[in-house]
Amino acid sequence: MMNKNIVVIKFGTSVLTAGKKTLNKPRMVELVRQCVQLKNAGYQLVLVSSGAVAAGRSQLAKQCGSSLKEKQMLAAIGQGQLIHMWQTLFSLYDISVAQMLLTRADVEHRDRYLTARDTLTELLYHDVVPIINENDAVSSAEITVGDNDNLSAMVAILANANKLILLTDQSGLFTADPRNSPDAELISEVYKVDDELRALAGGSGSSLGTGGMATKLQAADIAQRAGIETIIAKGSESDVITQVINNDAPNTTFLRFSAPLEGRKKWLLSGPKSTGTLIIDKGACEALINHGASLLAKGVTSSQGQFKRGDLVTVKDQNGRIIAKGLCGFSDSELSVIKGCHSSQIEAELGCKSSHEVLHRDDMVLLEYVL
Ligand SMILES: Nc1ncnc2c1ncn2[C@@H]1O[C@H](COP(=O)(O)OP(=O)(O)O)[C@@H](O)[C@H]1O
Ligand SMILES: N[C@@H](CCC(=O)OP(=O)(O)O)C(=O)O
Repeated sequence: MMNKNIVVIKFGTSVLTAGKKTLNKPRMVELVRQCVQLKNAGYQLVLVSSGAVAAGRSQLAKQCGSSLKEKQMLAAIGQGQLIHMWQTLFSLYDISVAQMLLTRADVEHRDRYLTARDTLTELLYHDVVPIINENDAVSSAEITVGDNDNLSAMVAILANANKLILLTDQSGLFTADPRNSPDAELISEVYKVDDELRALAGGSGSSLGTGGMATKLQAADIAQRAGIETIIAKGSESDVITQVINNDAPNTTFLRFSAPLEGRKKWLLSGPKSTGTLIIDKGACEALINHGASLLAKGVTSSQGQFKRGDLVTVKDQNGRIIAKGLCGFSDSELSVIKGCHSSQIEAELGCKSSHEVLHRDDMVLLEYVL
């Protein structure tokens, strides 16, 4: 099911600018050389490239600030230059590239998700290197992913990748932000992203990056759950891409702890936004986690938020721990009537035919594996 050779590599602004305010061409030349090396070794590459805002800023004669509106304008100016640079450099090796600009809406709706997936697959089949960025210019608050770390996890899922490499200006996740704590130590392996780890990850240390280590951990968490290994490494390290593949360079590796998820469940993990929350009792938690059961109305104690039938909801236990996400068979108002009911009572309570499960196991992805 999963292609062993598909690797998604994300280049953060910090890597592409080498700490300056504009794209660093020698750095991009070097990264392309390494990508070609990996491609020649039989890997299929999908690149997620930040850098449009930085490129736009360096092209604009008049100084401008960092409001959302200004950043969107800068991205619209810089994206052309960014893809032109990649195209020029890859063409030196006779390699074609393709630009794909995505927003959350493109992964949220199942049909758009499948279209994006088909396009990616087709590009890889034709030996073209897809280069992806968020479509910042049209990305309003409702549809933005907001950072390219989370976007790259979504892309890794879309591309059915085996590995996600996040290249940045640090060798990985440290016990504290190395910019402020020079004695911080590199964490080389992570089995599972938890609150303790999240507490170590700060925001971006520069004015150009978005999200810092916090969003890289979110990305690693999503990818890990989809069965994809994630590696954070330093983009300026010599031959970093090959070194990471051979596990030679210093890095943080987020180990794959689950078997690859089936396609629809992967989409649930990466795509739709949750619009409500269901709180479930202990028995239902056990049934979901230990027996892979569907969620029945009997185990639901309450719900929060507004949602329609078919919307994505988050399932939590009585202590607020997230257990699962899934497409809900009932609206919030229907659930307020049937919560705690036996499945056989649902039709009588609602006065119409309906599904028996609140969340069917095929429409649900578990997020907590041990009780
Ligand atoms: N615990 C941590 N370990 C490593 N880096 C951290 C940590 N917490 C915060 N950071 C910051 O995250 C930055 C990298 O993220 P970011 O600036 O968004 O880069 P990029 O543009 O590559 O995405 C680092 O430069 C560092 O200052
Ligand atoms: N889409 C933006 C980058 C957003 C982003 O997440 O940046 P970064 O944290 O540097 O990977 C751009 O092209 O400038």
